[in-house]
Amino acid sequence: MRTGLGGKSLIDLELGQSNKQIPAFPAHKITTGDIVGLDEYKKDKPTKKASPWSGVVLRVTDTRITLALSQDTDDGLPPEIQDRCQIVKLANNVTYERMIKGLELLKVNAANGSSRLAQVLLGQQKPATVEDVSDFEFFDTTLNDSQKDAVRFALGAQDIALIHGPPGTGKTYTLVEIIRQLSVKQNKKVLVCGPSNVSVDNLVERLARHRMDLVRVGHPARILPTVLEHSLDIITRTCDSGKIVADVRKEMDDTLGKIGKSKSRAERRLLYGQIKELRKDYRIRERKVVDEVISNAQVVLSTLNGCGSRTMMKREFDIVIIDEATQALEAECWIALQKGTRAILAGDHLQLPPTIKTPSKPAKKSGSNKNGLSTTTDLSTTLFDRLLALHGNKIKKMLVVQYRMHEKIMAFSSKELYDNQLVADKSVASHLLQDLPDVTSSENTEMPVVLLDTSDTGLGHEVVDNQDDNSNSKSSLDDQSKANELEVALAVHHIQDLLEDGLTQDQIGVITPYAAQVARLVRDIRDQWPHIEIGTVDGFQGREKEAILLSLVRSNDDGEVGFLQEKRRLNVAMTRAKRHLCVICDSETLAGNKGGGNGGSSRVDGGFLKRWMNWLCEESDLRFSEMIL
Ligand SMILES: Nc1ncnc2c1ncn2[C@@H]1O[C@H](COP(=O)(O)OP(=O)(O)OP(=O)(O)O)[C@@H](O)[C@H]1O
Repeated sequence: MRTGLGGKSLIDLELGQSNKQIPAFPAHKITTGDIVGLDEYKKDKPTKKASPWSGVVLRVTDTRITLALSQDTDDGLPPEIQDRCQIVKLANNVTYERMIKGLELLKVNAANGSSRLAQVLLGQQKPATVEDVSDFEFFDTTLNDSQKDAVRFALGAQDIALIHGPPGTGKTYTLVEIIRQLSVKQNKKVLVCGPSNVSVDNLVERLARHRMDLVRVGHPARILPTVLEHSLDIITRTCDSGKIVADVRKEMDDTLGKIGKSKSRAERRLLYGQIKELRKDYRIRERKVVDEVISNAQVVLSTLNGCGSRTMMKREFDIVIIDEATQALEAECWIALQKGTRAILAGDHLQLPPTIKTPSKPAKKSGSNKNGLSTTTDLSTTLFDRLLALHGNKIKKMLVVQYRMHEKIMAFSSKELYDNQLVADKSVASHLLQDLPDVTSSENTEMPVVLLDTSDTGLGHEVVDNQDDNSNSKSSLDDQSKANELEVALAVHHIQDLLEDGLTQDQIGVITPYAAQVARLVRDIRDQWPHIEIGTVDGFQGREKEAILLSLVRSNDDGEVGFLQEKRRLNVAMTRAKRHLCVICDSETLAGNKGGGNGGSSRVDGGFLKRWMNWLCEESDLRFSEMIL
């Protein structure tokens, strides 16, 4: 045991030594950031009773797991745990509890007269007219016109502004300029949030390049090592007033060391008493330093949930910015939004919303606002969606130049979902695989979109997989995951061709909507090409590769297409590739030409898939499977 972050006790756990070598752990699923219960070791009977000791996993190596204990250990851990223990991964309900608290606070505030921002977000007031703020200089002069327009709009919006960023259009790029303008030029205090640690760290990384006065709040175990130097934990330790705190901490460690060596019970008791006092002192001093650091920082960054932590309690900001807002639950957003008087949300409501494992029923009492727009929501309706329905496009600006895809790859998505407004920047509009260094010209590398069609076989190729499907993309429409061996074989063949043309493995990604298909692709690809990434469409949101192979799996005589009808999933799937998209599918099944399925469910747009299939047959390089294998 030693003292770590925030005066917490850190515990290093290892397996008992044999032959002076610490053995590696057997396979386990405990990872950094998990919450675990720490309990007395029981060989045969796992304890049913919840352990009073728990901690957050700080580090995991082959031979050691380090925990930051959540409880105080003034009297030390009981000897039965110190001697030998077991750890059990616990369900993490902190997120849930913070959302509930956030909503309760909203209720309390409403009773006392909600803030203007809350009223606008709840549809009780109209947003104020956007002020004209064209008289300023941009920090980043490389912003394109739609990005500049979005910056002006966000700076002028008095209540709420939505930045709609279709794939690859520089949403984060634009947010960085907005944050710099607000904090540096206008001297505003800005809270910047995202639904995940990665989304927040991405912004910390980009902002830090501009030497900004920022602090990242959050448990260090969950923060990317590359941005740790901006974390509250490190700043509080290295700033001047933090050095005194560090001295107290050292004293605590020394005392802990003495306890470890002491053989006398009485002495140990005395030392534990000293630790108790030191910890009290440490806490008071540390809280003061934390207050100082957060109050002085112009920009504070945290996950939405992190805004519900004790550190962030009662903090107030001029503006709250939420990146990837279309990936966040509305309840999460409220934790952050109640800390500011203006809000800027960025995201793309035409890509996938947050994963809801058990879809909720829409609220029973459906309502409509003064504008006659529906205000009925369920858990998967994001705040971004709801605000658009409530206040319309006047609170939104869309970014229209994308920096990822060849214009052919982008074309269908732009036409169908973004009113044909997306434009490919000239740096990417016509880029092909053959333009990459060391890649030769071939029928694949000179083609932006290829369709490998299995419909020529006239057979259904999908199989139901009864394996336990843990994929995020599991939905009620597809109770059992599906797989398709013919598509696996076609993918392997296509990869072989691309590699022969000179592509490197890390330039290629293989995605599919079904977890069972991921497993089969991994089975045939991973061993020979370990650096090719394989994953679900849902897991690839926000990512890109030079070449993407997309296996759509569904192939049956009933025309069943399951959750491929969800156009937001298809939109994500078709917009991951930069230079080459290879779609592998049974176009007959997917275009609804087989059986009666694929019709018009009210929840999803079956016509979208059909139109995409027709577009692919017309516009792509069409190849039939029997000609390939
Ligand atoms: N004005 C610009 N000039 C040149 N490159 C740009 C510009 N705006 C964005 N980019 C580039 O476009 C890419 C995407 O930018 P960014 O990551 O900010 O987009 P995003 O919308 O957040 O991405 P995603 O679609 O993954 O959510 C980056 O490589 C970025 O450097």
